Amino acid sequence: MPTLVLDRWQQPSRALGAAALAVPPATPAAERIGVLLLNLGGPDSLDDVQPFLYNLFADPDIIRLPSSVQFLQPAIAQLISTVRAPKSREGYEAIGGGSPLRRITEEQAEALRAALERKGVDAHTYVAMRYWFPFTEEAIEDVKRDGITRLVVLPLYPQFSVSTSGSSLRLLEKLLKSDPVLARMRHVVIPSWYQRPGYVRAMADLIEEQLRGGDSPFPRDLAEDVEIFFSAHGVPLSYIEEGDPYREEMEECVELVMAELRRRGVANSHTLAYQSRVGPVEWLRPYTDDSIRQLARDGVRGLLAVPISFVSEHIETLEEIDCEYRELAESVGIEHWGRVPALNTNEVFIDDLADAVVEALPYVSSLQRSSSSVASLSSGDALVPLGEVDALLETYDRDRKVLPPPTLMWKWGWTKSAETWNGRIAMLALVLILLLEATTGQGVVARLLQVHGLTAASNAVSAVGDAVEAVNSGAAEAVSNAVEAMTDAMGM
Ligand SMILES: C=CC1=C(C)c2cc3[nH]c(cc4nc(cc5[nH]c(cc1n2)c(C)c5CCC(=O)O)C(CCC(=O)O)=C4C)c(C)c3C=C
Ligand SMILES: [Fe+2]
Repeated sequence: MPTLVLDRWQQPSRALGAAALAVPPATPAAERIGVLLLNLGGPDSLDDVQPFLYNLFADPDIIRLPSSVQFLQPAIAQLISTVRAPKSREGYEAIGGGSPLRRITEEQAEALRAALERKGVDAHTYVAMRYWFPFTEEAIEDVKRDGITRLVVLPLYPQFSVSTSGSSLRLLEKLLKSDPVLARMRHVVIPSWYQRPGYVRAMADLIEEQLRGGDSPFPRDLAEDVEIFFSAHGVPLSYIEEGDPYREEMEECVELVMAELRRRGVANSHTLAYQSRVGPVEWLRPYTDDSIRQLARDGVRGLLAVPISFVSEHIETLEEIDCEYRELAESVGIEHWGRVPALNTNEVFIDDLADAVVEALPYVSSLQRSSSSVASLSSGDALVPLGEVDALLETYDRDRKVLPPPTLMWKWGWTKSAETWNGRIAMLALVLILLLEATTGQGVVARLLQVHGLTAASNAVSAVGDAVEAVNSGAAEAVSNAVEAMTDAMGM
C-alpha cells in the first residue's frame, strides 16, 4: 500500500480528543445561528439519474485515482454513470420514479428547527446535498445571505466515513475558504453521533416495536428466535485499510443498540452485514446477501432487517432491502421477514439531534482559530471528535484533492463546439480502450489497477465488462439505453 495513501487517512486517534477545552462561553444574544445538514442527495426524477450518478462518480472520494491520471476522472465518471444508469433507473422507478431523500431531509430540517425552538434556540436549518439538489453550494449561499454568524455542521450520517461525511466536509472546506465572509463565520462540525443516547434509544424502540409490538410481522411463538439483522451500506475494504473509521464506528453502534435492547430484556441474536457494493473490488464483509443465505442454512426462520447506516428511507431501504433481499430471504427458506423503518422524523431522534446542536453551540467560538481545535467534548466517546472542518480534514485528508463542481451535463473544453467534440472523441477513445481491456483483461488501465489496486478504474472496466456481457447475452435493450443516455448526456 503506498505510504502516501496511508498518510492521507491516518487512523483516527482517541488521543486526538485529549485536547481538553476550557469551559465554553455562553452564546451572545446578537448571534445568528445556523445548522447545516449534510446529506448525499438523490435524483428527483428518472431523468436526473445519470447526471446524479455522474456527480457521484466524479467525486475523488468515491472514485480514487492517483494524481497522474486524475484528468481521466470526468471521462471515467461519464462512462460509469452512463453504463450504470439503466440499472439505477430501474431501482428508482420501482420506488416511485425518484429518490425521497430531498423531501425527507427537508422534513428533518424543519423538525430539527422546531425542536431547537422548543429548547429556546432560534436557529435556521439548511439542507446541503453532495450530489444533487439542493447542492451544498446553494445551501452555503443561503447561509451567507441570512447573515449566519455561528454554524453547526451536522452530517446526517450517524457513522463517519471518508466517502460520505468526509467528502461533504472537503467540499465545505473549499467553499468556506473561497469566500472572505464565510471564512470569518465561526463553525463547528459534529462528525459522527452514532453513540448519542437518543439515537441509540430511538433505534432500539423501532426494533422492539417490530419484535413485540401489536403490528409485529412475526408470530408470537417465533419472536424470540428472530434474527436482528443490521444491514449497513458498505464501503470498499481499501478505505478501512487506509484508516476510514466507518467499520469501527458501525460495530460500536450495533453493540450500543444491542446493549440497550438487552437492558429491555430482548435476548435475540444479531448479525451485522454490509450491502450495496458497486464494482468488482473487495468491499466490507460479510456481504448482506451472503449472510442471509448463511443464516437460512443455520436454520433461522425469522429475520428482522435493520438499516443502520442512514437515517432516511432511500433507494437502498425501499428497493434493495424491501424487494431484493426480501425475495432472496424467502427463496432460501426464511419464512418470516420484517424491516425496521428508517428514523426519518422520529421524535426521540430529532430531539436528540437538537440536543447535540445545543451541546455543540458553545464550542463554536472557543474552537475558532485555536491550534489544537480537534476536541473531545460532551458529545460522548465518538471515534471522530468534534472540530472545525479544516482541523478534521487535517486528520483525514492531508492531500486535499481538487473537487469538481457539480454538473448537470458533462463539460470539457473551452468553446461549445470544442466541448462537444472533445467529449465525443474522448468518450469514443475511452470506450474503445476499456472495451478492449474488458474483453482481453490486458492493457494500460488494467496494469494501473494492478499497481495501484484502484477501485475506480476497476469499476469502470467492470462496468464495461457488464455491458459486453449484456450484449453477449442478447440484452440489447440495456445497451441501447446506455448508448442513448450517453448520447443525451453529451448533447449528441
Ligand atoms: C452511509 C451511507 C453510505 C455510504 C458509506 C456510501 C458509500 C458509497 N456509495 C457508493 C455508490 C452509490 N451510492 C448510491 C446512492 C446512495 N448511497 C447512499 C449512502 C451511502 N453511500 C445513499 C443515501 C444513496 C442515495 C439513495 C437515494 O435514495 O437516492 C448510488 C446510486 C444508487 C445506485 O445506483 O445504487 C451509488 C452508485 C459508493 C461507490 C460508495 C463508497 C465508496
Ligand atoms: Fe452509496
